[in-house]
Amino acid sequence: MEAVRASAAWVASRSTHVKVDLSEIEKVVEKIQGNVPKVEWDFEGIHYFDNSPLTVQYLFVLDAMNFCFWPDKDLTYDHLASGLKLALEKDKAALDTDHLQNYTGPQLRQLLNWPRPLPIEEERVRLLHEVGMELERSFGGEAANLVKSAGNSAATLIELITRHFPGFRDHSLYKGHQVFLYKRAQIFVADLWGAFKGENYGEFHDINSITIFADYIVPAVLRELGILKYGSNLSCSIDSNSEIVPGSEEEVEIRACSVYAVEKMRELINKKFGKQLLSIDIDLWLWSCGVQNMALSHHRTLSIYY
Ligand SMILES: Nc1nc2c(c(CN[C@H]3C=C[C@H](O)[C@@H]3O)cn2[C@@H]2O[C@H](COP(=O)(O)O)[C@@H](O)[C@H]2O)c(=O)[nH]1
Repeated sequence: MEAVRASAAWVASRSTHVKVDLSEIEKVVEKIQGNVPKVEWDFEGIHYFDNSPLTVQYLFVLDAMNFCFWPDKDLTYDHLASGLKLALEKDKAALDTDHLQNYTGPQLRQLLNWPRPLPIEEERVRLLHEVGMELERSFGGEAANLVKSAGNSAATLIELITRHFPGFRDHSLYKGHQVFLYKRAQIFVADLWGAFKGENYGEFHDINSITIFADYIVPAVLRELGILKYGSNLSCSIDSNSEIVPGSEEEVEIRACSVYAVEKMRELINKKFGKQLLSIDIDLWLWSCGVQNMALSHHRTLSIYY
């Protein structure tokens, strides 16, 4: 994921609306003495897991729709994860490619047991169709085959996903430079690694190449910690829940600076305390803090990427 790391650093070095405060990173690292609290994958107990290829199918479909919950104030990621889990428990064929290619908006709502239209529902449906079609065309209908063809490399798997599934191409253009963030592709790798505990479909020799997943929760936590500093216009927009335009400088800076800041934090902890911490470990810690703090205001961008 060198492209993610390098382009995030490029943005951070030219950023005008968002600043990464390195001295605050040092303070946080000092305060926790390099001990990032360990958060278990599925600490919430909401994900499907049966140690089989069906779990891989579940995680891929989950991450194909793992974006933009906030427009419905009652909807969270938990509803998607547990809704798909229940659907699979009821019908093991619910995520087969012939079903994926044919779901309509109302059927998806019914599948997830959600009483009203989902945010950007037509995009969620389109992405399900895309996943169903391409899994069938190139991977015998199974996300497990996609994972197998990556040969235990996280970087190869991300490359395969972004090559075959346009909906995962989380890129932006910033000051004429292409920026790669790949939030949902990376989180899928991390979900495999977490669910299968680094074995079987979750074994990746280069898991340390993954960065954090630039969503809307982690930046809010980094801001609360004082690590991200926003300019006054951006601060006002976020605190008043105004929407931030997708692809705007502000939006790209928020996401890229979050990736960069956590890479710096990880480097510092590993160097100072002789650890081999992964960005995923820091991500899950920060994310779990963020979702438990209802008072945090986060940036609001209508996006299919996060
Ligand atoms: N950086 C980061 N972002 C994450 C996750 C996860 C879930 N990961 C699972 C993996 C292991 C755990 O057991 C978790 O359950 C979701 N998100 C993002 O959060 C947002 C949803 O927020 P809210 O509207 O409040 O539900 C949305 O952008 C969603 O894409 C993560 O881990 N890291």
